[in-house]
Amino acid sequence: MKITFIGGGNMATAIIAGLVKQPGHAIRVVEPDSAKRQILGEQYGVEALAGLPDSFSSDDVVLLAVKPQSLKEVCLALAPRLGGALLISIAAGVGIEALSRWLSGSSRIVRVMPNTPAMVGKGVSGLYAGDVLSEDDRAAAGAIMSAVGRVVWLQDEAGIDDITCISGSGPAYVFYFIESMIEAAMETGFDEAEARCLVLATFDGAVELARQSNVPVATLRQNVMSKGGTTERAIARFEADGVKTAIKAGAVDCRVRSVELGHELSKD
Ligand SMILES: NC(=O)C1=CN([C@@H]2O[C@H](COP(=O)(O)OP(=O)(O)OC[C@H]3O[C@@H](n4cnc5c(N)ncnc54)[C@H](O)[C@@H]3O)[C@@H](O)[C@H]2O)C=CC1
Ligand SMILES: O=C(O)[C@@H]1CCC=N1
Repeated sequence: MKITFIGGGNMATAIIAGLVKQPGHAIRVVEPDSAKRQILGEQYGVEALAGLPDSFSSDDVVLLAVKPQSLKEVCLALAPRLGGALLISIAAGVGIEALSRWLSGSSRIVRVMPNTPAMVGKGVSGLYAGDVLSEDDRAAAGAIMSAVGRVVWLQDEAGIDDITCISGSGPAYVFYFIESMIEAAMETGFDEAEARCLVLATFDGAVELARQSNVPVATLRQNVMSKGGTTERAIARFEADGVKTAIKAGAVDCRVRSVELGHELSKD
């Protein structure tokens, strides 16, 4: 497949890093920042361009990976060059209706909400396309994203907002928890390398145990909590401080922001 990324930042780099491990893709990236172009060329062997190619054809896949705030400007510049290419947008918030409008009515559009673990082949991507998209185009978008992790097709476009606040933004929530645990370990006296090693091994083991168990995650937690023991004291503090409530509220706020971004940026 011929895939041109527009924007070579964090998320594009994560997808490219995963994709280049598979043979058979011709990958280009358009990125105005020369330092990023150099890294993308040197580390991943992709062709890195400073500006948009003059034209695309219907065999091309164009993957929009710029910030939502740059999307309109980029789409307006792309519109006369698109040549019927399949367009994939990974931007949060902005819907197919606005993308199509900015792309002079193109309807070969898929929205994808990926996440950065794509970089190590463990991404999760939510995909949505309207009924007008052909089966071949669905298969092409699905193949690109399944090269870097799991793919979930969503029934309606609001599902993109739903998945954004779980798996799209979710790695940041997990990294926040990991950061907090590393700080706690260092405050108890471990050096940074030891703290990192202990905490990552704990996450790794806990996730693997949850994956392999067929009991609820809450039961796995209770299995660690001896009555009158140490863990019980820690979880009591989390509950008293509203940690679970805050995590759920954060996810709700994240979804609200996704919808808000769409409204803010799609008006004209
Ligand atoms: N970072 C993440 O975990 C995720 C990001 N996304 C979406 O991916 C998109 C990109 O996000 P990030 O990679 O985090 O941002 P980023 O800021 O790291 O990357 C955006 C890149 O676009 C480049 N750029 C700016 N104007 C451009 C133009 N006119 N033509 C070509 N490139 C241009 C910038 O130089 C930058 O390297 C956003 O729309 C975001 O909503 C979606 C899922 C997860
Ligand atoms: O924070 C953001 O807006 C993007 C979308 C999902 C993850 N990062």
